[in-house]
Amino acid sequence: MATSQIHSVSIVITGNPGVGKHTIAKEISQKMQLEIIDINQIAKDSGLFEENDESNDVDAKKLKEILDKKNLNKCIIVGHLAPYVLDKNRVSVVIILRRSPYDLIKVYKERGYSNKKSNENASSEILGIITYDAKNQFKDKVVQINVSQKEIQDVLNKVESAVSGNKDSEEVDWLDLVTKNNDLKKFFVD
Ligand SMILES: Nc1ncnc2c1ncn2[C@@H]1O[C@H](COP(=O)(O)OP(=O)(O)O)[C@@H](O)[C@H]1O
Repeated sequence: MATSQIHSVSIVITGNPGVGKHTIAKEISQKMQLEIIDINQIAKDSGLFEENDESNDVDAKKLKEILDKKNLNKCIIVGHLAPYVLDKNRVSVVIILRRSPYDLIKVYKERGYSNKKSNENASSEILGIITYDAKNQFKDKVVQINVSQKEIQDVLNKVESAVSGNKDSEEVDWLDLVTKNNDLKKFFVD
C-alpha cells in the first residue's frame, strides 16, 4: 500500500459478536500503527445502550452523530453496528468477519450469554444480516472473510490483502449448512 494511502486509511471491522473483530483489530492496529475506535465502547460511554435488557438495542441516530464528529483517518473502526452508524465516503474498506454459528454458540457459552441472546446472535449470523446491511451501506468497499477453520494469521493476511485493494470476498452460506444438518430448530426456536 502506498504511504499516502496509509495516512488516510480507515478500516472497518464488523460482524456479529464473537466472530473475532477485536482479536483481529488489535493485531492490525499494532502492525499498521492505527488507532482502534470501538463503536460499542463509544455507545456505552455515551449511555446509548438501552438498559435493563440484554439486547443490543442502541440509539443508532445519536451514535452516528457522535461518530460523525470523530476523525476516522488512520483508524480501525470496530463494531457490529458499523453499517448503521458510518457513511460509505468516510471509510476505505469494510471487512466483515463471518464465523460458523456452531463456533459462535461456543463463544457465547463462554461469555455466559442466555439462550435467547445466544440464539439471536447466532441466527443473525446464519441469515447474514450484517453482511446484507453492510453491502447496502458500503457497496464495493465490502470484503467478507470466513474465519472458521482459519488460523488468526490467515485471517490477518486476508485483511491486509483487502486493505491493499484486493476485493475478493469469500462466500458464506450458514443457512444451507444448518438446514442440511437439520439444525434450524436449534437456532430459531426458543
Ligand atoms: N480466527 C480465530 N480463530 C479461532 N478463535 C478466534 C479467532 N479470532 C478470535 N478468536 C477467539 O474468539 C473469541 C471471540 O473473539 P473476539 O475478538 O472477542 O470477537 P468479537 O470482537 O467479534 O466479539 C475469543 O475467544 C478469541 O480468542
